Amino acid sequence: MPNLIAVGFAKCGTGSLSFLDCHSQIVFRFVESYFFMNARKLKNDKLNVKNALSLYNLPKARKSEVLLEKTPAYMNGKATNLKDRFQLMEEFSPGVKILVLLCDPLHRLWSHMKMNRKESHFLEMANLTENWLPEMKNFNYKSAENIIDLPIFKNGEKVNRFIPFGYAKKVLLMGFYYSRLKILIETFGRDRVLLLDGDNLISDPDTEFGLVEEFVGVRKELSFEFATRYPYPCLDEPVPMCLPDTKGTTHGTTKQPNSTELFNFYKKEMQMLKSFLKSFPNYKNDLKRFLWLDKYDD
Ligand SMILES: Nc1ncnc2c1ncn2[C@@H]1O[C@H](COP(=O)(O)OS(=O)(=O)O)[C@@H](OP(=O)(O)O)[C@H]1O
Repeated sequence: MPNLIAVGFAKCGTGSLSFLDCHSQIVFRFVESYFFMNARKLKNDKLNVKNALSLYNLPKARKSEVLLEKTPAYMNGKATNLKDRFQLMEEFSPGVKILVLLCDPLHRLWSHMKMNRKESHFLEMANLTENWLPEMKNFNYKSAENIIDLPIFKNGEKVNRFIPFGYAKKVLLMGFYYSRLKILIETFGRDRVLLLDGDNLISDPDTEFGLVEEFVGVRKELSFEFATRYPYPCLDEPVPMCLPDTKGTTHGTTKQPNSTELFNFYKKEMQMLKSFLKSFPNYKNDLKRFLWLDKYDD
């Protein structure tokens, strides 16, 4: 069973965890397993660790190695599903450590929209801001126990050829990091969760990956360089490696979501996230981490 699971958030740089596979003490397979997605079914099927392993497409690792699995979708879903899923992780892999990547929710959203376009889905800014955000006006953060469970959209209604309301809701709410993180911490505690800054992963990968090495107790081996042929950092040591071209698609673009409605939609959530993060040991190793959160201050 994995002793390290990266649970999200999608589009915040989870793919760059592939660099960890180049570490001599870490084993990782790029393919996402989705193993814990249907926690209830796994429970009902009364799977034990031995027969679960035959369904879990994990690579083999020695006891002395760190076995990492990443599935960003683990952070998606209703609060009750998240609770079940995290509890099951703990049951199957007691003491498991968790990695969470956070990034500016507007950048996350833009990256997601670009990905959907490539897959010929149709999720347009105009739809988000003009049609869907007004539906969220009645948000009352103070009264909402679990914001991610609120029925914000009318379920199932087709807005255009490809994207139903439910999907747009899902993509928008993926940026509600605080509500989801809170549930995660309730299961694993602060000390077993490492928060990585998806933006800093690009500007200062040595710091972010250094934190991972420290967190899982392996040697400091990884170091990065900015190659001229590629706009993102590439691994330099112990072996040279860049991510494939499918990553880094929003680099240099000016067309990011720049709407006041969207900004306001995420503002309160980001403020709550910021106060929450202050209680994490590695929140700010230096002042350069999580800088994107500052723009949501009052
Ligand atoms: N080293 C390096 N190389 C390339 N890209 C990098 C790197 N580090 C972080 N990123 C950022 O990762 C973004 C993609 O996020 P994910 O890998 O989490 O996407 S996914 O959820 O797995 O689809 C990707 O977003 P896009 O630019 O929208 O593709 C990048 O901003």
